[in-house]
Amino acid sequence: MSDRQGAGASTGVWAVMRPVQGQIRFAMVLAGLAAACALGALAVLAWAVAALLAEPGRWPWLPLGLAAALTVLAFVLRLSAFNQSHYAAFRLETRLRTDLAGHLARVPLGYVQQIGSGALTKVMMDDVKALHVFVADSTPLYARAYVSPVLTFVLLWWLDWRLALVATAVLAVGVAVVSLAMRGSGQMMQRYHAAGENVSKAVVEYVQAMPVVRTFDTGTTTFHRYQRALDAFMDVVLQWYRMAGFSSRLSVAILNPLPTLAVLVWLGGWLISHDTLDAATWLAVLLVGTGMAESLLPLMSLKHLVAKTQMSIHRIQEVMAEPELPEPDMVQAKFPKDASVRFEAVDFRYTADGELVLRDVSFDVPPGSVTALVGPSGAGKTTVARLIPRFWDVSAGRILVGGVDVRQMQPDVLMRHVAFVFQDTFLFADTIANNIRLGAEGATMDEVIAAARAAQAHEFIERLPQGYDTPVGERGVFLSGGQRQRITIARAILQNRPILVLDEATAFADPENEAALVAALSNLMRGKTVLMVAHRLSTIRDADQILVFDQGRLAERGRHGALVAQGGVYARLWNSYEQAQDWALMGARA
Ligand SMILES: Nc1ncnc2c1ncn2[C@@H]1O[C@H](COP(=O)(O)OP(=O)(O)OP(=O)(O)O)[C@@H](O)[C@H]1O
Repeated sequence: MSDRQGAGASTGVWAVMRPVQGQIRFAMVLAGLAAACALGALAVLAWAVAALLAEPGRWPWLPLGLAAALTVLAFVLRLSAFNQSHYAAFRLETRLRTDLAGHLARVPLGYVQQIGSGALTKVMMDDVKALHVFVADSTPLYARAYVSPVLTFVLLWWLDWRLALVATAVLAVGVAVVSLAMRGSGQMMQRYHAAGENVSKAVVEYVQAMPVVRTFDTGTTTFHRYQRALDAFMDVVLQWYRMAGFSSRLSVAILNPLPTLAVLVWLGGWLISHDTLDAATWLAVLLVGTGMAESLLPLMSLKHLVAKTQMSIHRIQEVMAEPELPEPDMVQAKFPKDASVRFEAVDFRYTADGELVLRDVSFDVPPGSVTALVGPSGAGKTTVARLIPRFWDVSAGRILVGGVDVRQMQPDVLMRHVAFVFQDTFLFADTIANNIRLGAEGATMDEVIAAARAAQAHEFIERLPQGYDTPVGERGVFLSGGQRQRITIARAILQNRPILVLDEATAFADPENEAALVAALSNLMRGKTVLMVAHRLSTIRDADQILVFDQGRLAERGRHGALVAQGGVYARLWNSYEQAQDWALMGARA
C-alpha cells in the first residue's frame, strides 16, 4: 500500500468512527497521559537514585513516593483508556448495525437481492466486528506509540541535548531500516486478506451447496474448490511469514532498548570522562532513553491492523454509499385513488450502462381484473412484477398505482395497497401464527385461522406439534415448499390488499399440493386486481388479459382464444405447452 493510500486509509477509518470520535479521543488522551505518567515515574526514579548517590545515608522518600504514585496513576489511566475505548467500540458497533439496517430498508430491494443475504450478513456481522476490535484494542496503543517517543525526546533534550540527539538518531536509523524491510508488505497484506476471503467464500459455498452437490458428485467438486482456496491461502501465508517474519524480527532487534542503551552508555561514558556530563544526568538518560525505541514497536503491528480494518470499512462504506430510493415528502405524497395499475412507456435497465431489459412497455390493468404476464424465459416478466413494489425504479416512463406514480407515494402507502407473493418464500424464526400475521399485526387469532383455511393451510398446521404456535424459520419445524407457499398465501389473504402481484410457482411437489395451491390462490385472488407471472399456461386461460412479453417488449395482448388465433408468440408458447403436456401424459401412461 502506498503512503498516500495509507493516509486515505486512516481518514476512512476516522470517517466511519465519527459517531464515537469524541470518546475515542478521550480514550487516546487518557492513554497519552498514562504514557506521560509512566515516563514521569522513570524520571522521578532517576531523581531518587541521584539523591541516594549524593547522600547514601538518606533514603529519598519524596521522589520514591512520587514514582510509586505516578506508576499507580499510569496504571489507572491506562485501564480507564481501555475502558473508554471498549465502551466506544460497543457504541460504534450498535450504531453501525442500526445505520446499516436502516439504510438497507431504504435502498432498492433489488440491490439487497442482488448483493445477497450472505454478503450483507458478512458486512453487518464480521466487518462491523472487525471495526469493534480495532477501536477497542488499538486506539489507546496508537496514542501511546505517538506520545511516548515525543515526551521522551523532550525529556532527554532537557537532560542533555547531545545524548537526546544520539538516541533519536538510533531510532531514526531503526525506523528507516524497518520501513525498508517492510516495503511491499502492504501489497502482501492485501493478497493475504484476499486469499483469506476466498477461503471464507469457498467454505460458505461448500456448506450451502452441500445438499445439491452431494446428490451428484458427493461434493467432490466444491470440496476441490475449497481445497484450492485453502492451498492458495497457505502459499500466501508462508510467503508473508517469510517476509513479515524477517521484518518483524528486524524491528524487534533494532527497536529494542539494547542498541540505544549501548550507544548512550558509550557516549555518556566518554562525556563523563571529559567532564562534560555528571553521573546523575547520565543515569537519568539511561533510565528514560531506552524506552524510546520500544514505544514505537506497536506502530508496526498497528499498521497491519489498520490495513485489515480498512478493508472492512471499505465494504461498510460501499453498502452505505448505495443511493436510497427517493421518497416524496409528506406534504407532496399522494394516495392511490383505486386498485388499477398502469405502465406508461416504461424502459428499464438494471445498471446504468446495461442493456435495456424492458422497452417502451405500456399497459393498463383495470381494478378487479386478472392480468397474466407470459413469455419465454428472460423476456422480462419478473422484472415487470418487481418494478411495481419498487425493487428498482424505472429508467424512463412511469408506473401508476391507483392513478398515482409509485415514486410519489410513501412506501408504506404503496405497501398497504399492493401485496406480493413471490416464489422465494421467507419465514421468520417465529410461530406460524405470527408469520401469517406479518403485515397485519393487529389480526385476531380467528382472522389468522380464517386466512389459513382459505389458503388451504389450516389442516396441516393443526397437525403440527404445537399447531399455530409451532416455531418455523431457521431451526424451526421443517415445512415442505408447498406448505411454506401456502403460509405466505395466508399472509397475503390476511393483509387483504386491493392489488396482488404474484409470481406463480413453477414446480409443484405433487398433485395434492398443486390442487391445494391452486385453490389457495383462487381464494387469494377473489375480488382483487391481479398481476400474475404465469408459468403454467393452463392457469391463465380465464385471465381477463394476457400480456405476452418477448425480449423486453410487450409483443401481444388479449384474451387466450384471440391470442391463439393470432398465431404469434403466444400461439407458439401455447403449442409447445400443449405438446409438453402430451409428452407428460404419454410418459405417465408408459
Ligand atoms: N438482477 C439482475 N441484474 C441484471 N440483469 C438481470 C437481473 N435480473 C434479471 N436480469 C435480466 O433481465 C432480463 C429479464 O429477466 P426476467 O427475470 O425479468 O425474465 P423472466 O421473463 O421473468 O424470465 P423467467 O421466466 O426465466 O423467470 C434477462 O435478460 C435477465 O438476464
